[in-house]
Amino acid sequence: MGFKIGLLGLGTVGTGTVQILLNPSQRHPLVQELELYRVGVRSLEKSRAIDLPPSIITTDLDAIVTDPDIDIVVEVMGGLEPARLLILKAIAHGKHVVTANKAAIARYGAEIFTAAEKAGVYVLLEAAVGGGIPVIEPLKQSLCANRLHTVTGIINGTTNYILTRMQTEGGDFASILADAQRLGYAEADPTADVDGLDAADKIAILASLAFGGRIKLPDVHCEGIRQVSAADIAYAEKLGFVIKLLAVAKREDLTTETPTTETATLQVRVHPTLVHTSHPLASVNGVYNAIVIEGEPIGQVMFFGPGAGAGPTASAVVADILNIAAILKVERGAATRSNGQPLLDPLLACSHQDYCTIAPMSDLVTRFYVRFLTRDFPGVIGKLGTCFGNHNVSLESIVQTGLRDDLAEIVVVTHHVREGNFRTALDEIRVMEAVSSIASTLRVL
Ligand SMILES: NC(=O)C1=CN([C@@H]2O[C@H](COP(=O)(O)OP(=O)(O)OC[C@H]3O[C@@H](n4cnc5c(N)ncnc54)[C@H](OP(=O)(O)O)[C@@H]3O)[C@@H](O)[C@H]2O)C=CC1
Ligand SMILES: N[C@@H](CC=O)C(=O)O
Ligand code: NA
Repeated sequence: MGFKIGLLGLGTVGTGTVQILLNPSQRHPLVQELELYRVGVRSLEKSRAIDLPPSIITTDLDAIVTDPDIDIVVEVMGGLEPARLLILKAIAHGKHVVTANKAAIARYGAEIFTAAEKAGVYVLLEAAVGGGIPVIEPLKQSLCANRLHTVTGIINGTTNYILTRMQTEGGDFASILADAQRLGYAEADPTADVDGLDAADKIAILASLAFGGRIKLPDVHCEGIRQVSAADIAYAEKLGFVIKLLAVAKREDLTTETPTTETATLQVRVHPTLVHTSHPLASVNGVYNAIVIEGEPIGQVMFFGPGAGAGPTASAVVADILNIAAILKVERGAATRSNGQPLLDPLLACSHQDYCTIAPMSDLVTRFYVRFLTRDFPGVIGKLGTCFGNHNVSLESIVQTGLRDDLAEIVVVTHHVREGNFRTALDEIRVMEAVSSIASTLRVL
C-alpha cells in the first residue's frame, strides 16, 4: 500500500515535485511508493508544464486537506492565507504536512507546530530555507549533539545575484534588479527579497532550530540591500572585502558551563555586511546560498548549493515526504508483519542486495598534466606530440619549462582523453631514447 500525496500548488516548486514523483527510476526505492493523489491549483484553465490526469486536479483545496485517503499534504502554494488555514486544517484531519512556505512558518510556526504536536503529526520544512540545500534536517539531526552558537548564511538568492553582479560588473542596484526580474530570479514584487524580509523569515527558522526556542519575527533586525551602492562595493573591494547580505543568528552565553535556552540571549539579524575575501562565504556567488554553522565540538561546517528553483527546491520537498513515508511504513509494517521480523526505517536501514558495477580506470575520461624530463635533443617535443596523437590523446598545451639537472623539463596538459589511451601513450614515451623520466602525472579536474 502506497502513500497518498495531496499537493497544494502546481507552480515552480509544485511542478518540480511532480516531476520527481512521476519519475522514480534511480531514486530511493521508497519514491515508487508515493502516489500523487490530488493536486490543488487556483486556475484549471492555466496551461501546465506537465501532463496530469484532469481528474486529480482541483480548485477545491479544502477537499484535499480533508480527504480521508490522503496521508501527506504538501503545501507549495505560498502566501500567508489560505496557506496557514489549509495547513491547520490538514493537521486537524490527521495529515502530515510538508511545506516550503518560510513566510507562513516564520509567522505562524508557533500555532502550526502546537497544532501538529496535539494531533500527533509531523510538519517538515526542508525546502523553506536554502531551497535544495539540506540544512533543516542537519540542524535537527546530524548536528544535534552540538552546542551551536552561530549560524551565518547567505540565504536569499535574488539579493546575492544582484550583489554579485554589482561586484563583477560595477553596475548599479536598480538596473541589475530589473535584469533579475526579467530573468525570473526576483519576483514581480521584489520587496521581500531586496528588503531582507525573506532572509529574515529564513534566519528566524534557522535560529529557532539551532537554539531550541521560538523566535518572534519582529525581533529580527532586518536591513535590505537597496542602499548598497556601486561605490561601496568598489571601496570594499579595495580593502579586500565583498559585500554580502548576511543573515546571522548568534548565541552569546556559551562561555558558561551549562548554558540553557532560558538564559540564552540571541542576536538574530539580516544586513549587508563586508565579508573578507578569504572567508568561505565571500566566494558564494550568483543565486547560490550557503550557511555556515558553528558549534562545540564540531567547529565550523558549511552547507552550499542552490537556494531556489524548481528542481532543487523539489529535492528538499520530496526528501521530507520520504522521511514521513518511512515513518508511516514502519508503523504500518509493525501493525501488519506476521513473520516476527522487525521492519526498519527504509531511509536509515541498508537494504542493498546487489553489487554495483565499477568502471575500470582505463575507461575514465579526464584531463591530465604530465611532466617529462628529457635529454635536450631536437625534435623531442614533436615526438611526444606524435605519440600522444597516435593514441588519440589530444593536447591542450605542450611547453618546455626549462632545464633541470641538464635535462629539459617538458610539461603537457591534455584535453579530455580516455585514461587507457593516455597510459598506452605514456608506456611508449617512457622507453623513448630521449626520455629520461616521467617525473609526474596528475589528473586535472
Ligand atoms: N520558487 C522557489 O524557488 C522557491 C519557493 N519556495 C516557496 O515555495 C512556495 C511555492 O513557491 P512557487 O512554486 O515559486 O510559487 P508559484 O507562484 O510558482 O506557484 C504557486 C502555486 O500555488 C497555487 N496557488 C496559489 N494560491 C492559491 C490559492 N489561493 N488557491 C489555489 N491554488 C493556489 C498556484 O495555482 P495556479 O498555478 O493555478 O496559479 C500555483 O500553482 C512558496 O511558499 C515559496 O516561498 C521556497 C524555496 C524556493
Ligand atoms: N526568493 C527566494 C527564493 C527562495 O526562497 C530567493 O531569492 O532566495
Ligand atoms: Na533546505
